[in-house]
Amino acid sequence: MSNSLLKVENVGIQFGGLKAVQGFDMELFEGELIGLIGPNGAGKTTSFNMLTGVYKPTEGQITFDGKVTNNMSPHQVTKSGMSRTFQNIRLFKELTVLDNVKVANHSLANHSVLSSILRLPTYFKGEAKMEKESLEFLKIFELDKYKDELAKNLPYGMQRRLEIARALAAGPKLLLLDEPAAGMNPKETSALMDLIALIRKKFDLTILLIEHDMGLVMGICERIYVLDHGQLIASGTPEKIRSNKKVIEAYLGEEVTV
Ligand SMILES: Nc1ncnc2c1ncn2[C@@H]1O[C@H](COP(=O)(O)OP(=O)(O)OP(=O)(O)O)[C@@H](O)[C@H]1O
Repeated sequence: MSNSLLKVENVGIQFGGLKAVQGFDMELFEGELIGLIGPNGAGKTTSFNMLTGVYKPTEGQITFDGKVTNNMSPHQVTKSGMSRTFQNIRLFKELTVLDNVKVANHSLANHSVLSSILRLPTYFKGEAKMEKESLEFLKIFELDKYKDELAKNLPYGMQRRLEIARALAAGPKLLLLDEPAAGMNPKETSALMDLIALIRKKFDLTILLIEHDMGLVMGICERIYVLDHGQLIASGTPEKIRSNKKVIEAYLGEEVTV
């Protein structure tokens, strides 16, 4: 078995009187592609927010890559190797497609602040390397032909892809995708599935994704965690999940045949 990369132990958070998530246990191993599903308001995005330092859990412990992250800031979590996309697209809309990726890639730049202020040769070398790398990311996502377009002018499905390219450019070990296929048509969704499988292999990633498109989740995830009313009600292989009574009652409605 691969190494444990993320361990979530008895994690919970309360907003006023509402226990949005409680007693949440989850473990991800290096290289896995895992789904997190559940009805609206089940606590999926709140869980992502706790994993990425946006919310501090009020109970339990999160360990990522050997470090407890409960009290880390979002920036520290990103630096430690976890990056994410958002349910609502968050791009720099007035920047070009290429610059959106370059900004994310910047956190990996190895030239110093001083060398960039003084415009030393190492700065230009670093910039050239970053531009080359960013263009390579765009190619993988088939966004290279849009490189000089403003992000706001991209077709919707391409904006979603750019979000993932940006998250990847930060060099994560673990990538969290919050509803990557939201609003996409079936053709775009199917292409996105192939892309997620490809980047996982190419970049040695571990991926956790929230998604309501059951075709996508059941088609590419190795294991699935199911939340309902802030609690884990099931976890296991897609086969196990699609025939689990509690999951069918709370979420699926009827057995999913994919
Ligand atoms: N900052 C907050 N303050 C108060 N309540 C919150 C806050 N963030 C989330 N909640 C509540 O926590 C619960 C879980 O919400 P969350 O957004 O995590 O659900 P979800 O599973 O991601 O749903 P969806 O599929 O609709 O995106 C909801 O009742 C929500 O209103």
